[in-house]
Amino acid sequence: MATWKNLDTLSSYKKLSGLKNHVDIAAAMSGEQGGERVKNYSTPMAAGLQYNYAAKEVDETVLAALAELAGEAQLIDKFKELYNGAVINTGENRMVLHHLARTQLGNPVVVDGVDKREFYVAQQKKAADFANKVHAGEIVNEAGEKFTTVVQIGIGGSDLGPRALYIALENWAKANNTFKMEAKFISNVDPDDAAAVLASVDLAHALFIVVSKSGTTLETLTNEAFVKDALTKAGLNPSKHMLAVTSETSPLAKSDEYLTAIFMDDYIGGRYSSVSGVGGAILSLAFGPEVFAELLDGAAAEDKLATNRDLLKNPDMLDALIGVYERNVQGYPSTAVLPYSQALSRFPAHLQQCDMESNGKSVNRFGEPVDYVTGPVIFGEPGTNGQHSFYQLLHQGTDIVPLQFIGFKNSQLGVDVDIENSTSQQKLCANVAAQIVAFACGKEDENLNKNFKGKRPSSIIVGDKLTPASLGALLAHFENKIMFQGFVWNLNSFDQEGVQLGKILAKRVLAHDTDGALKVFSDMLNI
Ligand SMILES: O=P(O)(O)OC[C@H]1O[C@](O)(CO)[C@@H](O)[C@@H]1O
Repeated sequence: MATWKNLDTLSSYKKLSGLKNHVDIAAAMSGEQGGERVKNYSTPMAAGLQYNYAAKEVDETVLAALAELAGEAQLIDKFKELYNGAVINTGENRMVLHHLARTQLGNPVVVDGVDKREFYVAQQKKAADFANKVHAGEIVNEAGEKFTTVVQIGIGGSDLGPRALYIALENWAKANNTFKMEAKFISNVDPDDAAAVLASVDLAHALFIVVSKSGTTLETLTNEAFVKDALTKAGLNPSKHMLAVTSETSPLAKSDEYLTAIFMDDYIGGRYSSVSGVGGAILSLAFGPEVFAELLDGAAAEDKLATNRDLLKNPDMLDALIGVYERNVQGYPSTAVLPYSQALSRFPAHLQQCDMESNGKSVNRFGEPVDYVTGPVIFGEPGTNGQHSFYQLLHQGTDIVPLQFIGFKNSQLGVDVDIENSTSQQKLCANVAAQIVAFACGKEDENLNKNFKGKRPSSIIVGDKLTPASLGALLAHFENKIMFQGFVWNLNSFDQEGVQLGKILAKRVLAHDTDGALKVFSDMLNI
């Protein structure tokens, strides 16, 4: 059994702390040696991706210290315990099994006589069968016509991941003739969200997936009622247009007002659930079950790499540990995720939840305060758009923000033009290469307003093309990175008590049970 210790009690961490500002990346990335670094500081990921960390502030000494930390913190042993069914989510007394939704990494995990891998596969099959029947016109609307659009109603993990993945594959599916149905999403309790989406769909031919693991989330239940109201007013029977994805113990599971219900369970956290029915139902309906299966295979292959004890052959653990070095030794407060791919436009939003809801904690897994910083602020936008927005601060601001670039050699649609001797795809890629070197090396200028200090670390994940498999690998990479960082910080990365207080106070406001500031704000907002 692995032992769980606070980071600041580990001798390898003390050693690592002595390596603050050990590497000058401006020097290391300049000239011929910079080129050598780019060639050498790279490790393969699944689905043909590469994790390149040449522009990170590491060298053989820092990497050796990180490997020692990985060993002393028993990161691989903890990962093994996790996928073999240990109660890793101490706050909620639950196992953490999202890896089993894509592969069997260790021993079978059996709960109350049910093999969990078999359960997740059976639910994926249920979603696949439902999707195939919709596509074949075997499940149709009351007029006997095919459904043409699918709308997901959910929030947080029941929205962000599936939405990011749908957007990521929409063009790929169109280019590869696997696009079946347009998907839309309703998440916010702001009535303008549901109203705008409903106004944009042909209700008679729309299917709605209500996704809520708990079946109690205010926003989702409100939006479900909003949609039912619209269907009824249009003379349609809501139960002929809706299905649910939920846990077997949730109130939604007891309802017979759905075409079908696809189940998940308490061992897959909302922000890790896009590989379960939460993502499986909508992605199978939109693109076909085979595309979702390819995504799961990409994730499974990345998970396999994450079991490697050799730090330099484990891109997920390496990325995690470099992040710990940046956060705890270098003292950087945030991290930007910058995909040079329009298809990944919502991927940073998904990672915001995944990372910050997991590791935004001040107490360890035993509920005791920790004396070191934990999860960074995560934000991001696709390049090159971000370059014309917040990169000013990234290049010349007073904080150093570590960067995680993602780039692909080829576009998804393959439709391009050659203008001034380069294609748009080449211009996109030229920009990401330029940014890495500009951030690392900077440029001196006597005019300080035009001076670039450089020394701003970045990594890049490079792929051939964004496909279902490479998207699955990317998703798993970041999930595993977050998991390893939570292990290093001795956190429980799998609960989210920090979201509760606001929910309780909002209920009080709606019940008019307020005083003091809450009452004045309630009056100000006309509640
Ligand atoms: O799927 P549910 O149970 O509706 O929860 C939605 C989201 O709400 C949260 O619990 C936070 O409020 C997230 O962790 C979760 O992804």
